[in-house]
Amino acid sequence: MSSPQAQQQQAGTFKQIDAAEVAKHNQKGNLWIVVDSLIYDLSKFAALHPGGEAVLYDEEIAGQDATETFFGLHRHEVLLRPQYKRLIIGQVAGEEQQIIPPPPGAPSKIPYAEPTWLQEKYHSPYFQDHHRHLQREMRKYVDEHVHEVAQRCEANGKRPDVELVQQMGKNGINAMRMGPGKHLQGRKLFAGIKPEQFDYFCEMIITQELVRMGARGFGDALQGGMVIGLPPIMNFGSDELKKEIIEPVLAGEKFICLAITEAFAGSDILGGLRTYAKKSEDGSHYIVNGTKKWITNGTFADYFTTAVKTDEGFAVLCIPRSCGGVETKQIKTSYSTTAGTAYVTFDDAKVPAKYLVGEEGAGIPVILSNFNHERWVMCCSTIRASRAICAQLMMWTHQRKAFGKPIISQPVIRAKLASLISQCEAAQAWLENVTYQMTKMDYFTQAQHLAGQIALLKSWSTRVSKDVADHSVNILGGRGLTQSGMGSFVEMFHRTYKFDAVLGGSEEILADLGIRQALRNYPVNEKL
Ligand code: HEM
Repeated sequence: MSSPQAQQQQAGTFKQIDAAEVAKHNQKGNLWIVVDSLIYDLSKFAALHPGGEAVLYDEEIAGQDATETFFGLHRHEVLLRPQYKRLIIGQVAGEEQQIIPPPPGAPSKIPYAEPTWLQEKYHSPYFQDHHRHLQREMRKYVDEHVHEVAQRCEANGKRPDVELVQQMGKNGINAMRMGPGKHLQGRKLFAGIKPEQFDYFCEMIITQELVRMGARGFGDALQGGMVIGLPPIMNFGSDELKKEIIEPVLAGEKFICLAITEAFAGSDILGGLRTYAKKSEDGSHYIVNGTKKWITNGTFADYFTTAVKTDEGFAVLCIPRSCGGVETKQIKTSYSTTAGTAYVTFDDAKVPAKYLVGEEGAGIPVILSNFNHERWVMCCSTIRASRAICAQLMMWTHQRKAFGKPIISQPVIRAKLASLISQCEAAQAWLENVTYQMTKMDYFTQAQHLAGQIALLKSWSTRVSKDVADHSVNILGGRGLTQSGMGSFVEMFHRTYKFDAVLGGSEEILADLGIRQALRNYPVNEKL
């Protein structure tokens, strides 16, 4: 069956013009060029062309077919922008468009762009029909509803459109991002997935499909705070607290964030934490003083799931902004301000005692309980993002020519791709194995047996991203350092891959945790 574009063409949507006629329009004020059979009238646009006017009057470009040159210099999406589509005046008679973007939701045909379970002819023991259905629907949803908002917010730094978050609440995606559990019971889920079908592979699919939008700051902006800030309430909150907070947050009516790190305490939360909550004599409230730093979604959060010290020891308070004494200031980081990364100050914030999450003095398990899940989510994202960059490299090296040949014809480029792709394949395979173990272990067993594995996987995955980021910039050259144009995705990845290496526990701390966990089970009587 022919594509919609080909059908339009057959229906005569584009005026058919002979190549000889096109060739006559080859000068200033009267300039046509051909890209992929379509004729663009650049007579007026030439003066506005971001790549300059002069390049367009070259004798091999003006009035000629410039397809190959065009794709060596521009992303395909340039041609899909409405302002440039309007420049099309016809089609070269007898020619057909060849370069048709895949329809929304379609799998990529670029080698290694998809994990093996999504590649034709490959099999997987882990993924069933409902996983495949969810993946297709989620990709379509992201392409059609999220991609445009993501690119816009990443660029303008504004918080995500509340309408999008609420739509994701209505269709069940927000609840699904919280993983399998009781909160899904009786809920209508996205793509018709039944609550009892929903497992960690489903959650992995949702996370990995969202990552493909290639907007790192927006990735965290879009309910990153909920993914890490809501679990303590779900797992340890009183019924009253759950009732007040969970549904409004899942519906996108209220926003929440996790406020643990401070300028005084990063990975050493227990040793360095200074935010202090003093209980009132009558026990009715706490007075909280202190600061929190690098708090994702903090600038627009309504609730702050906050680690504090009390006279009884550590505790977690879910502090509503509305209680007063809470100020947030935007921190500018290497990714977009859309993520709402905040410096938070609590200045005599009067927090009713009902906002205590769990027991006073027993805050440590509340804080630690979600770390494995949070780190696993980060593995899902960072591994998928690295693969997406490999796909960009495949395309770039295939269409970019140097010394008269595509650069993929050079062995050194193929060797780099081989190394990066192998690392991505290995990381995804390890991730799928860990995910499978998670589907078989309850939360407590996971904490006992998977914390080390997940820590090592995260630590190693971000080492993989480092290699991907480093080599991809070398391969794209200056474009890998430029925020617009062909290397824009690579530039963003290189600028932001470190977030996953630092957030949720830094690489070195996690690598160490992986080994320390293993040593706990060391068989004392085994000798070399
Ligand atoms: C339909 C026709 C064209 C349109 C709409 C167009 C549009 C653009 C746009 C939007 C950019 C900014 C960078 C980007 O977003 O990728 C750009 C850059 C550029 N364009 Fe074009 N262009 C067209 C044709 C051409 C042709 C035929 C040439 C051939 C010489 C050319 C040469 C360049 C160059 C050299 C740059 C700078 C690339 C860079 O800095 O990496 N353009 N063009």
